[in-house]
Amino acid sequence: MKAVLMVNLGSPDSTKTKDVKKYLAEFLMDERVIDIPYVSRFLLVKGIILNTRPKKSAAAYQKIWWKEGSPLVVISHQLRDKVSTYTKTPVYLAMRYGNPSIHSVLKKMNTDGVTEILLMPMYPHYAMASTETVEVLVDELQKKHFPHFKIEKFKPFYNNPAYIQLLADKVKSTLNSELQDTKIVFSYHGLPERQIYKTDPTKSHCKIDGSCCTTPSIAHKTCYRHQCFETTRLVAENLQLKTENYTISFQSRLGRTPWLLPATDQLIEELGNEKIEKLAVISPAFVSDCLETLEEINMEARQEFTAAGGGKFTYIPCLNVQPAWAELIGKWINNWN
Ligand SMILES: C=CC1=C(C)c2cc3[nH]c(cc4nc(cc5[nH]c(cc1n2)c(C)c5CCC(=O)O)C(CCC(=O)O)=C4C)c(C)c3C=C
Ligand SMILES: [Fe+2]
Repeated sequence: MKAVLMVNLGSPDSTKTKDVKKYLAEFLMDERVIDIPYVSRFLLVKGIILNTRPKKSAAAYQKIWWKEGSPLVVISHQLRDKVSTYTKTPVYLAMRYGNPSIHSVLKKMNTDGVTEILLMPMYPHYAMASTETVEVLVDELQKKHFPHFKIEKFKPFYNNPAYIQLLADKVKSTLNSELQDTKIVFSYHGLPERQIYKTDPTKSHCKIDGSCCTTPSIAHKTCYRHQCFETTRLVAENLQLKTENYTISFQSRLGRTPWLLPATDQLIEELGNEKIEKLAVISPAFVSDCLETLEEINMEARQEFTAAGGGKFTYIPCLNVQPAWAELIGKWINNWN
């Protein structure tokens, strides 16, 4: 029997510091997230980060938590249910970190008689810390526990025309008549620069300069930065935005190593200082709203912008559970069958 496995990032089980600590330990000990040798990672994560961050992150989660649970997890379950109405193929959902774990869901799929799986990491853009870590874990689990599974991997959809259209529609329906006089920031989750170099199969193309991401290369298949630029370019083209009316930035930096620039928080403060009258932020690296959008953008960035003297701030929500998005995923699944 054929079935789909949708995978999103996952959240802590609750906003209690101990649950956040458990979640962060699993997340940050992933060698594709903090990609340094095991001993250094262990010392950094267990010896430093987990001493202070869980309390801070728990407070942030408390600000955005719903009565049903983490927005990311709740939305992902609702999306799975909605997608199931557009396809006869059974759709399962797992989280890369936390619950329901990928291993537990693969076990359930096995018990249910599934033999062929379409693996759908719910990330539009390829990164070691998103698509790759899901694919690698599923490969490892398959090899160890489910060698009879046939697994196909759904590719990042950062430039899929129907996905771009949905993003453009979302911007339009949020901003309405203010679309052309609003400055739009496309804010993507950040990455350490070295992860861009690591995923370059040519080992020479990516330079993180003004031109590598727009010079055609095989490297773009796995280049997060190129893919973020492309999503931005295509949405801007669809909406016929003036060049000066949109820009790109990268959020959620962790640690002291160089991360992709410009940083969203700095950029938004600068735009506030410039007294920009209307600013909108969209975060296309996430398909569902989560801590990084609801707290970091819609609360923190909004506050920074207005405190610096900026005018109206609009947060453009993720695609979440909107019917057209569920329908599109359903179409992708039906094309696989
Ligand atoms: C686009 C997908 C994501 C990439 C790539 C990514 C890289 C990445 N993240 C961290 C560290 C943290 N991220 C945190 C939260 C978080 N990250 C993503 C997505 C990507 N991360 C999402 C959807 C979320 C929100 C989860 C939720 O429950 O809502 C956190 C936890 C929160 C906090 O303490 O700030 C950390 C830590 C690194 C180091 C990294 C790249 C290498
Ligand atoms: Fe993250």
